[in-house]
Amino acid sequence: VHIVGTAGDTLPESTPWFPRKMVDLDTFADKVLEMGEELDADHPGAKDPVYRARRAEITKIAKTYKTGMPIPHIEYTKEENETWGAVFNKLTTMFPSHACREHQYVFPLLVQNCHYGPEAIPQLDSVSRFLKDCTGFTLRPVMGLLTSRDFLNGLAFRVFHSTQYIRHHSRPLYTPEPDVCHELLGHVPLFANPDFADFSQEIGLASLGASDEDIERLATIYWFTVEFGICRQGDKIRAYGAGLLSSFGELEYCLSGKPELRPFEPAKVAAQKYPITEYQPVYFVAESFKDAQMRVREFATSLDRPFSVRYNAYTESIEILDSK
Ligand SMILES: Cc1ccnc(-n2c(S)nc3sc(C)c(C)c3c2=O)c1
Ligand SMILES: [Fe+3]
Repeated sequence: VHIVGTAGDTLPESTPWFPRKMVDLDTFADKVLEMGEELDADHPGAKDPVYRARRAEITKIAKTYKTGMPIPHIEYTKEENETWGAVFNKLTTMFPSHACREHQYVFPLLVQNCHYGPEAIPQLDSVSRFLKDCTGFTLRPVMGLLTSRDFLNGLAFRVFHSTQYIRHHSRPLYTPEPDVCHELLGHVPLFANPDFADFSQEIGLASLGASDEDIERLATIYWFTVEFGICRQGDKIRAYGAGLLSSFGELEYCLSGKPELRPFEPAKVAAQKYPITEYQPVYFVAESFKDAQMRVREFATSLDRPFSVRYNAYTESIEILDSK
């Protein structure tokens, strides 16, 4: 194994830029697709100037964030905390029967360590420090929608880009986009699990310097696992995808027997089309996070990237391995 980057080695010209060390993630801030205040016409808050101003205020705070800083504290309003409380109370009734065991194991620890409860929205900084202790994952506040490339690249560093705003109070059980309820109830509990953390980082490592076509394949694999994944646990199937764990309706639907369930095979998943505005017609079932990680690692060797990478946790940086 030869570490590229020493003695003048260079990567092929056509290699898309990718972050080599943690601080490089700061460059994503200038590239965000939209600042998150342009809401789609059908967004419940589209006609609410107070809500739009609040979104702009929270995303502006996120824009000031730099690697190494504590995540800014957000003073949530009474109404925002009530919206959170409605979502929290509704979803937690379903976790014992629908959430995977890893989610159920860590949830009480989040209540204890990060003040998870219906009264108030937990602060991202407290949650990020908890995750760091569990698996080395940290959160970064994001001010809008990152490209799939940037978002997946972050996972290579065990960084999850998280929203800090909350959905509109008029429809507490619906959101057309990720919001802090989705992140805290869906994503965060799983990132506290070592095997799931390894699996997620595997996708991130495969995305570094990948072609646009391969980024789309990896984003689809992300979609059917981290967002909408189902796993086998003993003789039962349970949800581990954040999009399921944070959506009352879809959490019930995904295990109802109505959707088609297929085994998790990355090559097939990568080619699967998915709607993001209604429930999925098909879900993929992972045998375990370890098994899913090994399948993704094997799939990654079939991508057309002429080098491979390794994460150096001591220096929080990427090493390029010239597998020749
Ligand atoms: C790969 C990638 C890059 C950026 N954001 C995402 N992403 C995530 S993590 N969660 C959600 S929940 C929801 C309703 C949407 C639309 C959505 C989303 O888009 C995924
Ligand atoms: Fe998500």
